Amino acid sequence: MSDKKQFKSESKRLLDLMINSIYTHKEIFLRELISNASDASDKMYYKALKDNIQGFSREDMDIRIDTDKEKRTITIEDHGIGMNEAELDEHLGTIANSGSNEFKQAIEDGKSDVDIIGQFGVGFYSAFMVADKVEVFSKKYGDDQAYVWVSDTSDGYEILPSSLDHHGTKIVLHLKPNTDDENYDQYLDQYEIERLVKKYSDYIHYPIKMDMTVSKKKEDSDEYEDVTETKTLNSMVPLWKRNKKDITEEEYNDFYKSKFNDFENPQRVMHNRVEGAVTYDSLLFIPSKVPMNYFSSDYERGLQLYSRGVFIMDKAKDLVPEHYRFVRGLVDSQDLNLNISREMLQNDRSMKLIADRIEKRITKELTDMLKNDREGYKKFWKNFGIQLKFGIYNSYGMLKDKLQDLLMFYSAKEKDYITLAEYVDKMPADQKEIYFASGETVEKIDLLPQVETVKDKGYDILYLTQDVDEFCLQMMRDYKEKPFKNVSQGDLNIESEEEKKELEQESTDNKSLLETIKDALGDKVVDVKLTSRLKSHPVCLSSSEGVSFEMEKVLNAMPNAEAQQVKAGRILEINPKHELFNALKSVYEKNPDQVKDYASILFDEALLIEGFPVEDPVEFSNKITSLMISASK
Ligand SMILES: Nc1ncnc2c1ncn2[C@@H]1O[C@H](COP(=O)(O)OP(=O)(O)OP(=O)(O)O)[C@@H](O)[C@H]1O
Repeated sequence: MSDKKQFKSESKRLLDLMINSIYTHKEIFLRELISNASDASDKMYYKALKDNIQGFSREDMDIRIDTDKEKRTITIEDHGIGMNEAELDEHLGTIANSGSNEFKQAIEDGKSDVDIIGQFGVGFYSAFMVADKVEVFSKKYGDDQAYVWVSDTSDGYEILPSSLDHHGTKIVLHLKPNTDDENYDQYLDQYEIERLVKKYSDYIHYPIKMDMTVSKKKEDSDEYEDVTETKTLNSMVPLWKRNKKDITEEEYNDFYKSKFNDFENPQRVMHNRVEGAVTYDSLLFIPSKVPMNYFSSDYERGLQLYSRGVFIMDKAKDLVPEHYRFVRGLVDSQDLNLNISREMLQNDRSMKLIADRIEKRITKELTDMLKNDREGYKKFWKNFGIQLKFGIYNSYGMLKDKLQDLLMFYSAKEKDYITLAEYVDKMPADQKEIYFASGETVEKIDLLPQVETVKDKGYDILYLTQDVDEFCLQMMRDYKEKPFKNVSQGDLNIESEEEKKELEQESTDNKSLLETIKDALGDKVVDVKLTSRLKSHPVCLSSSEGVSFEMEKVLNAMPNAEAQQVKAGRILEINPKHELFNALKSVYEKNPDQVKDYASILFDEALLIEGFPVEDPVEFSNKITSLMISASK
């Protein structure tokens, strides 16, 4: 007898969770086990086709379910690829499914089982929600020896030599005793099993068979008798091969949730049959929330690929472009060769055609949503909009034409998200540029001194709050020939000729004051000047052309940025219409040296407003303190 082996620690925790589960949808265990049986059958069928092994048909590769009321067991048996001793150990002793860090993290964080089961799907281990002992008999295709994996607690499992008269796997679940809250016996009822198969596994393309006892009228008599018939419980038509008209929303939702381990219904479903230069069925989904691991390296983009209903591969990444990486789904095409490898996919002509159509299909869906379901689109945008912006940035603007009309930004005027087309449509005749301002949050941007004058002119401003935003706009340069303009950068050119002249005059009159301030600040600034950018605020910082303040912050926060810090050129701008300017002038007249302290305080103030730290907070507060003291004298 072999020694008892221990589960890996995360697996043990997951198992404990399953064993003590209060999850209300325990019935999903059957779906999970059937799905594994179907995957194993796919692998076998694919191998047979690829290696030209005769004698395999899907009809013969049935998945059988048996229940035994006396022993209180449910058996699920497949004719799939099977597992050898090492595979039983490896696959069932560790969390194979969704072995992502988030998954482990969720367990570590003590998330409730509802969260974990719902969000990740728990695969094989879900058997332990209904069973207190599980036996997995398996014989790998091509091997002579079968093995059984047995576990009855989360303590560990054993693997022993055993026998099975065919390749594949037979799983025997020994149901838990019934409790006041849970009647496990329900799963021994043939009609309940039939219902569950129809509900969750109808599209599985292998026959799921069960012996059912039915009452039949005896021949030549009015009496009835119980007879046992083997019944195929599922229709076997993959959902994506069925006519759209006959599929209910619930069916799509259930399919999506079980296939892609999601907890929520998809936001959008795209189901299409395409015929012509290339023929395929596609079933695509836009999730209604961001997957837990979406921003981690575990997340792989791609669609499942089938050829005539035969599963070829998961996550075929060439089928969806990176900017639509959030789309999940599958493609089934008769034009693809079963032997196609990942490397070949890239250059396959049919694949390219399919990928091209799929991209167009997704663009169409998003465009429709934007037009006809604004709230829905806003929700989508919150979840995945960043991807589209990255698409433009990463392609150096090459995707601009494709994606620009799907972009949304927060509008200062509308106090809501708007498209660029909507912005441009509402631009007053004299407005030449599309204004934007960047910051951490909409609220913080709204407080920036630089936005006041632009808003006062009646111009709208787009508030950019995501790191990628400015980089995306920089790549785009303009929209419909209207250039993007950062309100904190360069000259705004929104003043009238008269105002311009006035400003020039003021600047000339106060040349030496401005120079003194500039000298006092040294290399902290590239310039000090009077501005018409400000209204009620005394000072602000603007950046010279090139890198903006937000870009500086983003670039310097990147990994390994320390070695090469980026710095936007700082220009201290002073509002000549503000009381403070008069104060500066009179201090300068009385004591030019004191202006240096004023300069340093003003510069630090401007830094704080921009969201930068002041270089020497102690000096800053000392200077304010002495100023307050001298003001009281
Ligand atoms: N009936 C089976 N035949 C052959 N191998 C199986 C069978 N059931 C499970 N396995 C193996 O055990 C592994 C773990 O199964 P589990 O259901 O926990 O996760 P998964 O199926 O890989 O992931 P997911 O549930 O996310 O699809 C599978 O990947 C597969 O290799």
